[in-house]
Amino acid sequence: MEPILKVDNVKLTIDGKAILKGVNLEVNRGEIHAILGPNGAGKSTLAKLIMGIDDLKSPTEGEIIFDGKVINGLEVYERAKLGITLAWQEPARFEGVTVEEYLKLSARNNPDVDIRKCLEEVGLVPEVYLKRFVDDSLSGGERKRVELASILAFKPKFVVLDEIDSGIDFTSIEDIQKILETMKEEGITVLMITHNEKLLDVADRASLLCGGKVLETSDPQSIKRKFEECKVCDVLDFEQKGEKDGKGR
Ligand SMILES: Nc1ncnc2c1ncn2[C@@H]1O[C@H](COP(=O)(O)OP(=O)(O)OP(=O)(O)O)[C@@H](O)[C@H]1O
Repeated sequence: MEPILKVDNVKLTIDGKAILKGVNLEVNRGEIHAILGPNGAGKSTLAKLIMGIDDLKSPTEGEIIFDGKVINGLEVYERAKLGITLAWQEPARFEGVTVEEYLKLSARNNPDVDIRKCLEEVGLVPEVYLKRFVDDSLSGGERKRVELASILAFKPKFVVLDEIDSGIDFTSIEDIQKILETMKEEGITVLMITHNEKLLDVADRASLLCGGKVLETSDPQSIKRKFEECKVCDVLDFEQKGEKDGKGR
């Protein structure tokens, strides 16, 4: 099956510093794919390049192919039209916009979507939250849930979740697991950056990004073990070892 996202030998250099050094990654249609890697490995930079945000629209070299189309150089809204969306560690605030308005806007192309159900899916009681504003009056965790509800309402083909579990308390991780499973059932392909073990449990596959390269893609538990090795050894040693094994290219 053709992957929905293909990152083909992507290199990115900023101010003379090589941040991504030839990333190869394939995300299959309909899967939950986790990205693990140490701090500074390039995970968020890769997520930004896929989204085209923060002036990162094109890699220095290589191609990002979404649904068979090269998306290098495309604006964020053009990518959104193709069905790519994202949620960040720090969710958005929209002053003066109610949760109801925000979700209706997200669901504008999906008349069959019930926004109350989307809120329930993320563990928020519609009667309590629909008239609230999407601003600082909501807690960080509540805004994160509203953002996840907006993804369920928008139903993109593909979503990038960058450390969606940050700021979510331990007891709520199971809710996030369920939300991820709901996204999968809705046919949304998920690429998530996370180190959370419980979220890895719901991933179909995972990739280890280390030193600006994907060293390996495999089942989440083996990638987690590799990541533990990566954390304790020198990144360069690990990179060379990966190359010697014929991986990570
Ligand atoms: N605009 C930029 N200019 C210079 N260096 C940058 C820029 N953006 C990112 N970097 C550097 O690139 C490297 C990768 O950063 P990135 O945020 O992608 O890592 P990460 O894997 O997401 O890390 P973390 O787990 O800490 O969030 C870091 O060394 C960072 O300082």
